Amino acid sequence: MVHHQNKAIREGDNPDLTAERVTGTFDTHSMAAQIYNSEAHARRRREITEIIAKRPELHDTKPFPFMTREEKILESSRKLTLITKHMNEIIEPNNSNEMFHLNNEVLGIEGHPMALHGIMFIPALTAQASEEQQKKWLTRAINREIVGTYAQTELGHGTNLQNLETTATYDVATQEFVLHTPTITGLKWWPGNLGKSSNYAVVVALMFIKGKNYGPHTFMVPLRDEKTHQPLKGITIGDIGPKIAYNVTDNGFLGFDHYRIPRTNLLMRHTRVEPDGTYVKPPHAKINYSAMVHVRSHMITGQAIMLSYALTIATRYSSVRRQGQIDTTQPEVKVLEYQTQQHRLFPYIARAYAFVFAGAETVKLYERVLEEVATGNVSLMADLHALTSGLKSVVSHYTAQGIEQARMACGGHGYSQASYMSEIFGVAVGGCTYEGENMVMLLQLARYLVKSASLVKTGQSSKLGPLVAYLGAKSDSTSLIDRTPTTGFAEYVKTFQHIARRQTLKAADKFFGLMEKGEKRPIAWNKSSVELNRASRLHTRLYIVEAFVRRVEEVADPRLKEVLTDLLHLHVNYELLDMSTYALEDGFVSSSQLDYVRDQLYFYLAKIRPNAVSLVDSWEFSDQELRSVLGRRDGHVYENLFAWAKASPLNKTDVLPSVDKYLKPLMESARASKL
Ligand SMILES: CCCCCCCCCCCCCCCCC/C=C/C(=O)SCCNC(=O)CCNC(=O)[C@H](O)C(C)(C)COP(=O)(O)OP(=O)(O)OC[C@H]1O[C@@H](n2cnc3c(N)ncnc32)[C@H](O)[C@@H]1OP(=O)(O)O
Ligand SMILES: Cc1cc2nc3c(=O)[nH]c(=O)nc-3n(C[C@H](O)[C@H](O)[C@H](O)COP(=O)(O)OP(=O)(O)OC[C@H]3O[C@@H](n4cnc5c(N)ncnc54)[C@H](O)[C@@H]3O)c2cc1C
Repeated sequence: MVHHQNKAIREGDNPDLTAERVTGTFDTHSMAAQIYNSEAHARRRREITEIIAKRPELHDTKPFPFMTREEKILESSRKLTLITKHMNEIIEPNNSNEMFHLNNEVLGIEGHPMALHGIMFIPALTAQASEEQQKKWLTRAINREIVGTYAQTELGHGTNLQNLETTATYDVATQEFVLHTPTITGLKWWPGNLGKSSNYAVVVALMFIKGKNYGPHTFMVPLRDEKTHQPLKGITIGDIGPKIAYNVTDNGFLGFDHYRIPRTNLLMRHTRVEPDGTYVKPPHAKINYSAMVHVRSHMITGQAIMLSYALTIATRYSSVRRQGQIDTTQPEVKVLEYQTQQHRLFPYIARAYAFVFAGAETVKLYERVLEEVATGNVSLMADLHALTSGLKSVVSHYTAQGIEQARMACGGHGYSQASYMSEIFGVAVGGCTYEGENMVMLLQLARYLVKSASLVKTGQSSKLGPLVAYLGAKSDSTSLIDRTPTTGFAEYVKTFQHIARRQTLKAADKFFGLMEKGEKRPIAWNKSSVELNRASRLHTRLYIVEAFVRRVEEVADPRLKEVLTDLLHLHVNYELLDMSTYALEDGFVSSSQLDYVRDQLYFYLAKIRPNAVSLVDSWEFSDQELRSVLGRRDGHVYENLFAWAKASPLNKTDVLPSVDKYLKPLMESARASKL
């Protein structure tokens, strides 16, 4: 038995796909260790996949696209119950990375009845509930004695939290908060698993004490009877209906009618209300936004995974799909041979790697800030908020674009739900909206950048934090890309820094200039906001490049280093071309330098070509996790597409009731009228 670098090779696979794997120059298990940030985790992922493969009760009973929403929810609940019961036989207790993988394999990406329980409810209680409150609720939540969600967004307001309409008014006499929804637009709207599954929620409401509005605060609120699951008196609750995707998650609505909860249900780790109504303010005004920051920090990795699902499907399929000739004397080629196909897919493969490396850094910073905040040190909260606001926006935007490119790269079959592309796209694109609409979050980062620009303009660059220190540096007069014998990544980084710095300072100038001309601050802000958001995007893309460079520098294995270096070359050249307007407009990069960049791009497309399949295989998604006929590991696409179509519910009978009822009579009457 030959040992190949690509560990996905099996006997009996489609030879076109095997041929791709044989050309791989690096060990895909070692690359998986880079992607999943440790050899141990990559190995555990494989072990978990194997365990699941041997347990048919954890497999889908039929393809998701053939199920109704109700069937999917039932099936998901069945499997959720099983994995909850047998969790300790499959994953390490309380290991959230392993849990995430288990969920993706068994439950899939369309959601499940406890999705928000793990991703927001428990994190909100962990970060915001006092020790005493945690003893009361957190243990029960972890044991799944209760199921919870995070209910913040309303029908009328999602972005502007200060204008939420749900109120929590403190009643000193009874030491209770009275939750109330005054209007239809004040109904909570969107919270995942609120509609039908959760019996508790962390609810965000404007807190009023003795007539004073203290702004949004978080409360632990029972919603349903723990025994009967019936809504409690004073609660109106239900599902908001089908969405573009994520339909196994019951996003819900919720209204309160003068609904009373004890004072001690205000989450009181950082904020307190004493029995007499005295308010004790937190060490940072936005400390109770932590559940959002938790998701924003983790979703970078989540988005990279979605993008890689789509790229795995498209790259494997492009290796077995033959269409047309390049040399007319030769047989039809794999569509992956076309430069246009490579240009469609490979830069996104590079972006997916860049995103997962940036995501790992973000989670590290998040964990550090979480620890520090627990001890009362809130100094890094602003940096983390700025970083995650930019990353969540940029990464989700390019992820959606990349998935759509991958879908189109699969031609007609990409449009079939057999590819699973539409669900992957629908789930991923939700990330552009949830946890803060992308434009809004870019503007949050812009606030941070404008403050930093102001430090630069007032000669205080030494006060800049490490993420923005480059704003205080001076650019060379022109980029040295292709002008020095060893054009390394440093020249590219300097060029991206120049572009981000120039745009940031320019946008800040516009904003300050408008104010100097007499515009009020919010008006000046609005009139500068497109330019400000451009700065936020460029700053974030610079960060992503730097995270990629940092990772490649750390890699010791020469084979991995070589292919990751190729990917990084592709990434920096593609990114620079994509933002070339900014580079050209002040002459920092010339058009002849851009020709060099373009040549480099084409060179690296060709260099990556033999490793393309290995680069997507390295994500080690099982067929169960991918749920795509086109993306199958074995490459046997056509026979399985035919089997999939035959299994379609419409093919259960040769003649549908609709034909009997309508089409047959219609044709019969048409024939009769001709007689
Ligand atoms: C390999 C292993 C894999 C591991 C695991 C991978 C996991 C993958 C996870 C996948 C995840 C999938 C999850 C799917 C579930 C989706 C669930 C969705 C849930 C939701 O959507 S919940 C609702 C979210 N809602 C929002 O995000 C609302 C957006 N709006 C806001 O956040 C705020 O309104 C605001 C930030 C825009 C403005 O707030 P506010 O009005 O209070 O602000 P002010 O104008 O008063 O003040 C602005 C200043 O405040 C600072 N600020 C704001 N937020 C923060 C913060 N969080 N931290 C620190 N500072 C903050 C600003 O910076 C401003 O400061 P300045 O100094 O004044 O400039
Ligand atoms: C799949 C999914 C899951 C969700 N899960 C949850 C959940 O579990 N819990 C929960 O509480 N919520 C949840 N949400 C709600 C989500 O957080 C909000 O929809 C999101 O924060 C955007 O708010 P919005 O809908 O009010 O958009 P809006 O703010 O109304 O946005 C509409 C447009 O206005 C623009 N805009 C708004 N304000 C500004 C501004 N200040 N400056 C410039 N432009 C602006 C936006 O950029 C956008 O183009 C979920 C949403 C989705 C799609």
